[in-house]
Amino acid sequence: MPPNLETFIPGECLPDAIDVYIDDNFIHNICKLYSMHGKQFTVRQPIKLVRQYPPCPPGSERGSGDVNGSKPSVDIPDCDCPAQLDLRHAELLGVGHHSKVVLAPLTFPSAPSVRRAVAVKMSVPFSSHEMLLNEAKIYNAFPRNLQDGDAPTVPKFYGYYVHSTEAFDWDYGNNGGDNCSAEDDWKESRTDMLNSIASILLLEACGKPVQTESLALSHREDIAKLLKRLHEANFVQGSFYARNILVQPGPLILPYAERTYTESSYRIIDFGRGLSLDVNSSYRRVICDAEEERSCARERLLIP
Ligand SMILES: Nc1ncnc2c1ncn2[C@@H]1O[C@H](COP(=O)(O)OP(=O)(O)OP(=O)(O)O)[C@@H](O)[C@H]1O
Repeated sequence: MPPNLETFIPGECLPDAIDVYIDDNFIHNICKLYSMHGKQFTVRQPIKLVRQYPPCPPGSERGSGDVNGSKPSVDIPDCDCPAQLDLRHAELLGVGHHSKVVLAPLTFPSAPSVRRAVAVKMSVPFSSHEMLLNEAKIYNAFPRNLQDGDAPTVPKFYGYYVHSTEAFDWDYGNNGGDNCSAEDDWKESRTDMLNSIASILLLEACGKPVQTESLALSHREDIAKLLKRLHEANFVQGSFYARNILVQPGPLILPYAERTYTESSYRIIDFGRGLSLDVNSSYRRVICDAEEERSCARERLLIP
Protein backbone atom coordinates (compact mmCIF):
# COMPACT_ATOMS: atom_id res chain seq x y z
CA MET A 1 0.00 0.00 0.00
CA PRO A 2 1.40 3.45 -0.83
CA PRO A 3 1.71 6.09 1.93
CA ASN A 4 -1.51 7.79 3.00
CA LEU A 5 -2.69 10.90 1.25
CA GLU A 6 -2.50 13.55 4.00
CA THR A 7 -2.54 16.76 2.01
CA PHE A 8 -5.48 19.11 1.91
CA ILE A 9 -6.76 19.37 -1.66
CA PRO A 10 -9.15 22.25 -2.42
CA GLY A 11 -12.49 21.07 -3.82
CA GLU A 12 -11.92 22.60 -7.23
CA CYS A 13 -8.69 20.60 -7.59
CA LEU A 14 -10.22 17.20 -6.91
CA PRO A 15 -10.69 14.93 -9.94
CA ASP A 16 -14.14 15.24 -11.53
CA ALA A 17 -14.27 11.50 -12.25
CA ILE A 18 -12.74 8.33 -10.87
CA ASP A 19 -12.23 4.99 -12.60
CA VAL A 20 -12.77 2.23 -10.04
CA TYR A 21 -11.13 -1.17 -10.49
CA ILE A 22 -12.49 -4.23 -8.68
CA ASP A 23 -11.84 -7.97 -8.85
CA ASP A 24 -12.83 -11.27 -7.21
CA ASN A 25 -10.72 -10.49 -4.15
CA PHE A 26 -12.76 -7.36 -3.51
CA ILE A 27 -16.07 -9.10 -4.20
CA HIS A 28 -15.35 -12.10 -1.98
CA ASN A 29 -13.11 -10.78 0.78
CA ILE A 30 -14.39 -7.25 1.21
CA CYS A 31 -18.01 -7.40 0.03
CA LYS A 32 -18.36 -10.96 1.41
CA LEU A 33 -20.49 -12.08 -1.51
CA TYR A 34 -19.94 -15.82 -1.87
CA SER A 35 -23.31 -17.04 -2.98
CA MET A 36 -22.91 -16.81 -6.71
CA HIS A 37 -24.24 -20.26 -7.61
CA GLY A 38 -21.56 -20.84 -10.17
CA LYS A 39 -21.91 -17.47 -11.78
CA GLN A 40 -19.15 -14.94 -12.00
CA PHE A 41 -19.01 -11.23 -12.28
CA THR A 42 -17.23 -10.14 -15.35
CA VAL A 43 -16.84 -6.46 -14.86
CA ARG A 44 -16.22 -4.22 -17.80
CA GLN A 45 -13.39 -2.26 -16.33
CA PRO A 46 -13.23 0.33 -15.13
CA ILE A 47 -16.41 1.51 -13.41
CA LYS A 48 -16.72 5.25 -13.80
CA LEU A 49 -17.86 7.39 -10.88
CA VAL A 50 -18.33 11.13 -11.08
CA ARG A 51 -17.92 13.74 -8.37
CA GLN A 52 -21.10 14.92 -6.68
CA TYR A 53 -19.47 16.74 -3.73
CA PRO A 54 -17.81 19.17 -3.85
CA PRO A 55 -19.98 19.98 -6.87
CA CYS A 56 -18.16 20.69 -10.11
CA PRO A 57 -19.13 24.25 -11.09
CA PRO A 58 -19.86 24.33 -14.82
CA GLY A 59 -16.97 25.77 -16.79
CA SER A 60 -14.94 26.34 -13.64
CA GLU A 61 -11.21 26.97 -13.78
CA ARG A 62 -9.28 24.15 -12.16
CA GLY A 63 -6.32 25.00 -10.03
CA SER A 64 -3.36 22.93 -9.01
CA GLY A 65 -2.64 21.58 -5.58
CA ASP A 66 -0.05 19.89 -3.44
CA VAL A 67 -0.91 16.20 -3.22
CA ASN A 68 2.56 15.03 -2.30
CA GLY A 69 2.46 16.30 1.25
CA SER A 70 5.45 18.46 0.49
CA LYS A 71 6.14 21.41 -1.73
CA PRO A 72 6.39 22.04 -4.62
CA SER A 73 2.88 21.15 -5.60
CA VAL A 74 2.00 18.49 -8.15
CA ASP A 75 -0.39 19.17 -10.98
CA ILE A 76 -3.86 17.79 -10.36
CA PRO A 77 -5.45 16.13 -13.39
CA ASP A 78 -7.65 18.16 -15.65
CA CYS A 79 -11.34 17.42 -16.13
CA ASP A 80 -10.70 14.92 -18.94
CA CYS A 81 -8.38 12.75 -16.86
CA PRO A 82 -10.06 10.57 -14.27
CA ALA A 83 -8.17 9.43 -11.18
CA GLN A 84 -7.93 5.67 -10.59
CA LEU A 85 -9.15 3.97 -7.44
CA ASP A 86 -7.80 0.45 -7.13
CA LEU A 87 -10.14 -1.63 -4.98
CA ARG A 88 -8.32 -4.79 -6.17
CA HIS A 89 -5.74 -3.93 -3.52
CA ALA A 90 -8.18 -2.77 -0.85
CA GLU A 91 -7.57 -3.54 2.83
CA LEU A 92 -10.45 -3.46 5.29
CA LEU A 93 -10.16 -0.58 7.78
CA GLY A 94 -13.42 -1.06 9.63
CA VAL A 95 -17.06 -2.07 9.50
CA GLY A 96 -19.82 0.08 11.00
CA HIS A 97 -23.55 -0.46 11.31
CA HIS A 98 -24.05 1.37 8.01
CA SER A 99 -20.86 1.00 6.06
CA LYS A 100 -17.62 -0.70 5.18
CA VAL A 101 -14.45 1.35 5.04
CA VAL A 102 -11.37 0.22 3.13
CA LEU A 103 -7.91 1.58 2.46
CA ALA A 104 -7.12 1.65 -1.26
CA PRO A 105 -4.62 3.31 -3.61
CA LEU A 106 -5.82 6.39 -5.49
CA THR A 107 -3.74 7.50 -8.46
CA PHE A 108 -3.84 11.05 -9.78
CA PRO A 109 -2.80 11.03 -13.43
CA SER A 110 -0.67 14.13 -13.10
CA ALA A 111 2.81 14.27 -14.52
CA PRO A 112 4.41 12.45 -12.80
CA SER A 113 1.42 10.51 -11.49
CA VAL A 114 0.85 10.50 -7.72
CA ARG A 115 -0.33 7.33 -5.94
CA ARG A 116 -1.57 7.55 -2.35
CA ALA A 117 -3.79 5.48 -0.06
CA VAL A 118 -7.20 6.86 0.92
CA ALA A 119 -10.06 5.63 3.11
CA VAL A 120 -13.06 4.64 0.98
CA LYS A 121 -16.42 4.56 2.77
CA MET A 122 -19.21 2.56 1.08
CA SER A 123 -22.80 2.24 2.30
CA VAL A 124 -23.46 -1.35 3.30
CA PRO A 125 -26.36 -2.11 3.43
CA PHE A 126 -27.37 0.12 0.57
CA SER A 127 -30.49 1.25 2.49
CA SER A 128 -28.15 3.47 4.51
CA HIS A 129 -26.94 5.41 1.48
CA GLU A 130 -28.92 8.47 2.61
CA MET A 131 -26.62 8.61 5.65
CA LEU A 132 -23.58 8.51 3.40
CA LEU A 133 -25.04 11.34 1.35
CA ASN A 134 -25.68 13.37 4.51
CA GLU A 135 -22.10 12.69 5.58
CA ALA A 136 -20.83 13.87 2.20
CA LYS A 137 -22.76 17.12 2.55
CA ILE A 138 -21.35 17.68 6.04
CA TYR A 139 -17.76 17.03 4.87
CA ASN A 140 -18.37 19.38 1.99
CA ALA A 141 -19.46 22.07 4.48
CA PHE A 142 -16.42 21.68 6.77
CA PRO A 143 -14.12 24.68 6.59
CA ARG A 144 -10.50 23.96 5.76
CA ASN A 145 -9.32 24.74 9.30
CA LEU A 146 -11.22 21.72 10.70
CA GLN A 147 -9.48 19.35 8.25
CA ASP A 148 -6.02 20.87 8.05
CA GLY A 149 -3.34 22.47 10.24
CA ASP A 150 -1.37 21.18 13.23
CA ALA A 151 -4.33 19.66 15.09
CA PRO A 152 -7.08 18.86 12.57
CA THR A 153 -10.47 17.86 13.97
CA VAL A 154 -11.83 15.66 11.15
CA PRO A 155 -10.27 13.71 8.25
CA LYS A 156 -9.56 15.56 5.03
CA PHE A 157 -12.31 15.18 2.47
CA TYR A 158 -11.37 13.91 -0.99
CA GLY A 159 -14.84 13.94 -2.50
CA TYR A 160 -18.08 12.01 -2.78
CA TYR A 161 -18.39 10.10 -6.05
CA VAL A 162 -21.46 8.43 -7.55
CA HIS A 163 -21.96 6.15 -10.53
CA SER A 164 -22.51 7.60 -13.93
CA THR A 165 -24.83 5.69 -16.26
CA GLU A 166 -22.03 3.49 -17.57
CA ALA A 167 -21.48 2.09 -14.07
CA PHE A 168 -24.17 -0.47 -14.73
CA ASP A 169 -22.92 -1.55 -18.12
CA TRP A 170 -21.65 -4.93 -16.96
CA ASP A 171 -21.20 -8.40 -18.33
CA TYR A 172 -22.88 -10.77 -15.94
CA GLY A 173 -20.79 -13.83 -16.66
CA ASN A 174 -21.74 -17.40 -17.47
CA ASN A 175 -25.24 -18.58 -16.77
CA GLY A 176 -24.61 -21.28 -14.19
CA GLY A 177 -27.86 -21.04 -12.19
CA ASP A 178 -30.32 -23.90 -12.58
CA ASN A 179 -33.34 -22.76 -10.62
CA CYS A 180 -35.30 -19.60 -9.87
CA SER A 181 -34.24 -19.24 -6.27
CA ALA A 182 -30.55 -19.50 -7.17
CA GLU A 183 -31.15 -17.00 -9.92
CA ASP A 184 -32.83 -14.60 -7.47
CA ASP A 185 -30.03 -15.03 -4.94
CA TRP A 186 -27.47 -14.28 -7.55
CA LYS A 187 -29.31 -11.19 -8.76
CA GLU A 188 -29.55 -9.98 -5.16
CA SER A 189 -25.82 -10.49 -4.62
CA ARG A 190 -25.11 -8.69 -7.84
CA THR A 191 -27.32 -5.77 -6.80
CA ASP A 192 -25.63 -5.58 -3.37
CA MET A 193 -22.30 -5.53 -5.08
CA LEU A 194 -23.27 -2.80 -7.53
CA ASN A 195 -24.91 -0.70 -4.86
CA SER A 196 -21.99 -0.84 -2.47
CA ILE A 197 -19.77 0.92 -4.95
CA ALA A 198 -22.46 3.10 -6.54
CA SER A 199 -21.55 5.93 -4.16
CA ILE A 200 -18.34 6.30 -2.22
CA LEU A 201 -16.87 8.83 0.16
CA LEU A 202 -13.11 9.39 -0.05
CA LEU A 203 -11.39 10.49 3.14
CA GLU A 204 -7.99 10.77 4.71
CA ALA A 205 -7.16 7.53 6.55
CA CYS A 206 -6.59 8.60 10.16
CA GLY A 207 -5.73 5.53 12.24
CA LYS A 208 -7.86 3.23 14.37
CA PRO A 209 -10.63 3.69 16.96
CA VAL A 210 -9.46 4.72 20.46
CA GLN A 211 -9.56 2.36 23.44
CA THR A 212 -11.07 4.63 26.07
CA GLU A 213 -9.98 2.52 29.08
CA SER A 214 -6.31 3.15 28.34
CA LEU A 215 -6.60 6.87 27.51
CA ALA A 216 -4.49 9.20 29.67
CA LEU A 217 -6.25 12.31 31.00
CA SER A 218 -4.20 14.60 28.74
CA HIS A 219 -5.39 12.61 25.70
CA ARG A 220 -9.00 12.80 26.87
CA GLU A 221 -8.51 16.56 27.08
CA ASP A 222 -7.18 16.60 23.50
CA ILE A 223 -10.36 14.87 22.34
CA ALA A 224 -12.52 17.28 24.36
CA LYS A 225 -10.79 20.17 22.53
CA LEU A 226 -11.62 18.60 19.16
CA LEU A 227 -15.28 18.30 20.10
CA LYS A 228 -15.29 21.93 21.30
CA ARG A 229 -13.80 23.11 17.98
CA LEU A 230 -16.39 21.14 16.05
CA HIS A 231 -19.24 22.69 18.05
CA GLU A 232 -17.77 26.19 17.83
CA ALA A 233 -17.86 25.80 14.05
CA ASN A 234 -21.59 24.90 14.38
CA PHE A 235 -21.33 21.20 13.57
CA VAL A 236 -22.66 18.28 15.63
CA GLN A 237 -21.26 14.77 15.11
CA GLY A 238 -24.49 13.02 16.06
CA SER A 239 -23.23 9.66 17.44
CA PHE A 240 -20.32 10.40 19.73
CA TYR A 241 -18.93 6.97 20.68
CA ALA A 242 -15.34 5.78 21.08
CA ARG A 243 -15.57 3.93 17.73
CA ASN A 244 -15.98 7.33 16.08
CA ILE A 245 -12.73 8.78 17.42
CA LEU A 246 -9.60 7.67 15.59
CA VAL A 247 -6.05 7.76 16.88
CA GLN A 248 -2.76 7.67 15.00
CA PRO A 249 0.84 8.46 15.92
CA GLY A 250 1.72 12.17 15.98
CA PRO A 251 2.53 14.93 15.76
CA LEU A 252 1.39 15.17 12.15
CA ILE A 253 3.95 17.85 11.28
CA LEU A 254 6.70 15.19 11.57
CA PRO A 255 7.47 12.66 8.81
CA TYR A 256 5.54 9.43 9.40
CA ALA A 257 8.56 7.43 10.65
CA GLU A 258 9.21 9.96 13.45
CA ARG A 259 5.67 10.04 14.86
CA THR A 260 4.75 8.24 18.10
CA TYR A 261 1.64 7.41 20.13
CA THR A 262 3.04 9.52 22.99
CA GLU A 263 1.97 12.51 20.93
CA SER A 264 -1.09 10.86 19.44
CA SER A 265 -3.24 12.66 16.93
CA TYR A 266 -7.02 12.26 17.21
CA ARG A 267 -9.81 12.77 14.71
CA ILE A 268 -13.61 12.69 14.97
CA ILE A 269 -15.26 10.63 12.20
CA ASP A 270 -18.67 9.40 11.02
CA PHE A 271 -21.03 12.25 10.21
CA GLY A 272 -23.87 10.11 8.85
CA ARG A 273 -26.07 11.59 11.60
CA GLY A 274 -24.19 14.88 11.60
CA LEU A 275 -25.79 18.31 11.76
CA SER A 276 -24.64 21.56 10.26
CA LEU A 277 -26.25 24.96 9.85
CA ASP A 278 -25.47 24.99 6.13
CA VAL A 279 -26.76 21.49 5.44
CA ASN A 280 -29.67 20.30 7.52
CA SER A 281 -30.20 22.21 10.73
CA SER A 282 -31.24 25.38 12.51
CA TYR A 283 -28.98 27.34 14.84
CA ARG A 284 -31.19 26.49 17.81
CA ARG A 285 -31.00 22.73 17.11
CA VAL A 286 -27.24 22.79 16.63
CA ILE A 287 -26.77 24.57 19.96
CA CYS A 288 -29.12 22.21 21.75
CA ASP A 289 -27.69 19.00 20.23
CA ALA A 290 -24.12 20.17 20.79
CA GLU A 291 -24.88 20.64 24.48
CA GLU A 292 -26.32 17.12 24.64
CA GLU A 293 -23.32 15.73 22.75
CA ARG A 294 -20.89 17.24 25.29
CA SER A 295 -22.83 15.60 28.06
CA CYS A 296 -22.71 12.21 26.24
CA ALA A 297 -18.97 12.67 25.74
CA ARG A 298 -18.46 13.22 29.48
CA GLU A 299 -20.47 10.14 30.30
CA ARG A 300 -19.33 7.72 27.58
CA LEU A 301 -15.72 8.71 27.16
CA LEU A 302 -15.03 10.33 30.52
CA ILE A 303 -13.76 13.39 28.73
CA PRO A 304 -13.77 16.64 30.70
N1 LIG B 1 -11.07 8.00 7.83
C1 LIG B 1 -10.88 6.79 8.36
N2 LIG B 1 -9.63 6.33 8.58
C2 LIG B 1 -9.42 5.09 9.12
N3 LIG B 1 -10.42 4.26 9.47
C3 LIG B 1 -11.69 4.67 9.29
C4 LIG B 1 -11.99 5.95 8.72
N4 LIG B 1 -13.32 6.08 8.66
C5 LIG B 1 -13.83 4.95 9.17
N5 LIG B 1 -12.85 4.10 9.56
C6 LIG B 1 -13.04 2.75 10.18
O1 LIG B 1 -14.28 2.19 9.77
C7 LIG B 1 -15.14 2.02 10.89
C8 LIG B 1 -16.57 2.32 10.46
O2 LIG B 1 -16.63 3.66 10.01
P1 LIG B 1 -17.87 4.60 10.39
O3 LIG B 1 -17.96 4.76 11.88
O4 LIG B 1 -17.71 5.88 9.63
O5 LIG B 1 -19.06 3.72 9.83
P2 LIG B 1 -20.64 3.75 10.16
O6 LIG B 1 -21.25 2.57 9.50
O7 LIG B 1 -21.19 5.08 9.78
O8 LIG B 1 -20.59 3.58 11.73
P3 LIG B 1 -21.75 3.49 12.84
O9 LIG B 1 -21.79 2.05 13.22
O10 LIG B 1 -21.21 4.36 13.97
O11 LIG B 1 -23.02 4.02 12.23
C9 LIG B 1 -14.59 2.95 11.98
O12 LIG B 1 -14.91 2.55 13.28
C10 LIG B 1 -13.10 2.87 11.69
O13 LIG B 1 -12.56 1.69 12.24
